Amino acid sequence: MRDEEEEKAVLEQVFGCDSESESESDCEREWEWESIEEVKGLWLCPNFLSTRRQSLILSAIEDEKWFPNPSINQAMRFGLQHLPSWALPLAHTIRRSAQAHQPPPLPGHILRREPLFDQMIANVYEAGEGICPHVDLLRFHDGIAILSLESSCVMHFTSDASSVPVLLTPGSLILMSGEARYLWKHQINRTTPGFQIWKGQQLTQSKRTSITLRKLQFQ
Ligand SMILES: O=C(O)CCC(=O)C(=O)O
Ligand SMILES: [Fe+2]
Repeated sequence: MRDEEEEKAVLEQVFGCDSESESESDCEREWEWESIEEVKGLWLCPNFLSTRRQSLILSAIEDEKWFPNPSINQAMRFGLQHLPSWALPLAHTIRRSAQAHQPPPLPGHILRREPLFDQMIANVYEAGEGICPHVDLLRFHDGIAILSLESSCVMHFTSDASSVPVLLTPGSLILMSGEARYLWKHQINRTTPGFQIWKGQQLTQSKRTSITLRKLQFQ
């Protein structure tokens, strides 16, 4: 089978996406990639996953009981063989979507690497919870993807005196490489007033789940 056919077969198997209605199809989706101009190397795709595929991932996480009680809010998987079944089709979709866009939202050498990702973190945030400003550890390669599920939030990218807000809606994906990955910090502040405002409107906070995909340096 050609790569593309093989990928479609995998997607159909995992997500049953052959019989989707046209507008919601994940197999042939019109992805809208936006470059965040102020932060070089940062791209946002607000309509990356259909609501159906978002639900499938959330149900799979629930079925596998990754978060059995409120004190557990993070699940990590290292190595291709330990990733959940939906992570590979998700990574394939990221690659295909990025390759289909000009200019590509990740540099060519990253988009061509195998595997694209072999490490995953799922984070669950209740209302008011976020993540402190940080640069992801250097043990991970360049080229990081974050998928947002459930509640929307504003993520801020900060560097010296600059702070750039990015709205992460459910089903959106961001890709970070180069300066965005190494020079800018990213954070989600859902406690300090003023941080969760988008276009003058205060965002309603509820539970949010995110999936971060990265590639280990030494594997
Ligand atoms: O939850 C998010 O959107 C961000 C997660 C993150 O920055 C990380 O896992 O390093
Ligand atoms: Fe991070």
